[in-house]
Amino acid sequence: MATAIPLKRTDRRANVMLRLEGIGIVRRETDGTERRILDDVHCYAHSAQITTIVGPSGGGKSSLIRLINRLDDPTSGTIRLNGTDISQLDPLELRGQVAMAQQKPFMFEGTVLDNLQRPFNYRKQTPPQADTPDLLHSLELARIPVTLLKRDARTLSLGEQQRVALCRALLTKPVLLLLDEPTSALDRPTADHLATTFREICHRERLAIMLVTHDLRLAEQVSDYLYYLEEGRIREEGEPAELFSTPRSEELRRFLGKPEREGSH
Ligand SMILES: Nc1ncnc2c1ncn2[C@@H]1O[C@H](COP(=O)(O)OP(=O)(O)OP(=O)(O)O)[C@@H](O)[C@H]1O
Repeated sequence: MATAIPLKRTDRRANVMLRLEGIGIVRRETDGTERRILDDVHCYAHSAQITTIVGPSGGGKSSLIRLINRLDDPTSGTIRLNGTDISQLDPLELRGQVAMAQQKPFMFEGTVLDNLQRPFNYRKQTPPQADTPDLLHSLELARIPVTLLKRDARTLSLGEQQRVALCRALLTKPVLLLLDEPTSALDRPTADHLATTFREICHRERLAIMLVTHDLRLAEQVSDYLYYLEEGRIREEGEPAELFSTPRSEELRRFLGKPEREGSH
């Protein structure tokens, strides 16, 4: 499948930006019973790589990614960003380093420029202007034409809004970018175009990107390394070519629609 930047072989020891070790989430149901949403999850994300958590709906992907910018905290396990245990960090400080773009980008009322300035106003920092080099650089990375800055953000197409959300995330100069199903509301050509942008950004900025998706095509297109998550557990991990061509677990074989091995029942 064509991507602008060739995928490279992964060295899992170098440039570790994010470590999730022994992560569990247990939720108490209304009847008092406990439900395990994530169970002993270990995964790692690296600078200049896209690490993807792929798996079926309800498997725990969103629950996992929400832990990384502390929208939730795990019941067990530790998460380290650049060596620091994130439970020791102020969530707002953490979110300055970890940006997130979601399936349905949120656009504030106002122009695209207003939307890009919003995080700075919120943090009482000087917002970039239309001709600020950082802003121009982020626009270029997200492939947004400068002419879009004056448009009413809420009138943009979903694909354009996703790029504005991406640009807004990049402007805060994160070390880690989290992408939660970023293309699932887009048509295929728009999704493919955005996928190419993710790879370019990752490569040019040497940014660590963690993507969660159930979209196999996106996962195969962009990922340097993949974890397959089903029913709260990592069932298999590896580089995309290897994982997709020769899945070892029955869970992944089923997800990929490959025939189960004989004697697996
Ligand atoms: N706040 C919550 N309280 C209780 N259960 C929850 C909560 N959030 C998620 N769950 C449950 O945890 C499980 C995993 O959900 P999660 O949204 O993380 O999966 P997912 O893989 O992201 O699925 P999808 O792709 O459909 O979004 C689901 O069974 C869900 O119902």
